[in-house]
Amino acid sequence: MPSLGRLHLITDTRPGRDPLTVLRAVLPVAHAELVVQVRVEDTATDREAYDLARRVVALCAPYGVPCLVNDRLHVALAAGAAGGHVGAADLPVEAARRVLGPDAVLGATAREPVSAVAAVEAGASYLGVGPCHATTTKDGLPPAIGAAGVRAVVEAVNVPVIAIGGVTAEGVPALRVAGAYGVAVVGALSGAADPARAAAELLRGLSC
Ligand SMILES: Cc1ncc(COP(=O)(O)OP(=O)(O)O)c(N)n1
Ligand SMILES: Cc1ncsc1CCOP(=O)(O)O
Ligand SMILES: [Mg+2]
Repeated sequence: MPSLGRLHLITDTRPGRDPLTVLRAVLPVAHAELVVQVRVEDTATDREAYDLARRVVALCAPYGVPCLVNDRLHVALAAGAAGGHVGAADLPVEAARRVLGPDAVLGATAREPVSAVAAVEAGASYLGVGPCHATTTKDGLPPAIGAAGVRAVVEAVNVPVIAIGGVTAEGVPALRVAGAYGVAVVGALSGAADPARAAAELLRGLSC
């Protein structure tokens, strides 16, 4: 697998958000370290997910930025994405790996060392670990694990750990100190008045 980018932009398709405008602003600034994950609301149709994924793949291609698709691996394959991301309610990691094939990027969610090790043994190429901090972006999440929780997972596995959940530019250095390889964000880019500037600030923290 080629080296993974450290800044994962997760699309925000909630009402009033404009994921493609955010992506267009971030790509020129962050392309060397960027991964884009297409994540749609559970209520979105597969057609809507596919249409968004196709547009994201097309925008990312000139920059060589990989596009992953959350949950819906058939959409990832159909849209020509580089891979996908699965969590506890999605296909098991081992099944996801069979669907995507050996060369795809496959992320798995973990919040503690035991499930993290199991996900890597099942074929995950990176782990999304969190929620690190409180977030309003997703309902029903378990308590935040903080930088210490991220560190516990980092020490248990040998794949990149991507910290997620309430990540801000100010919070990135502590996550890097804890051993996080990178971060995944929704609100820090989607909710920013100037997404390009917000991306540059996140990247500054990631370069430490
Ligand atoms: C990088 C990254 N980490 C974690 C998640 C969360 O995935 P999951 O637990 O399956 O929850 P949903 O995103 O599907 O609601 C992620 N998407 N990306
Ligand atoms: C999908 C998901 N899984 C754990 S936290 C989260 C949402 C992250 O969004 P934000 O970066 O806005 O806190
Ligand atoms: Mg999921």
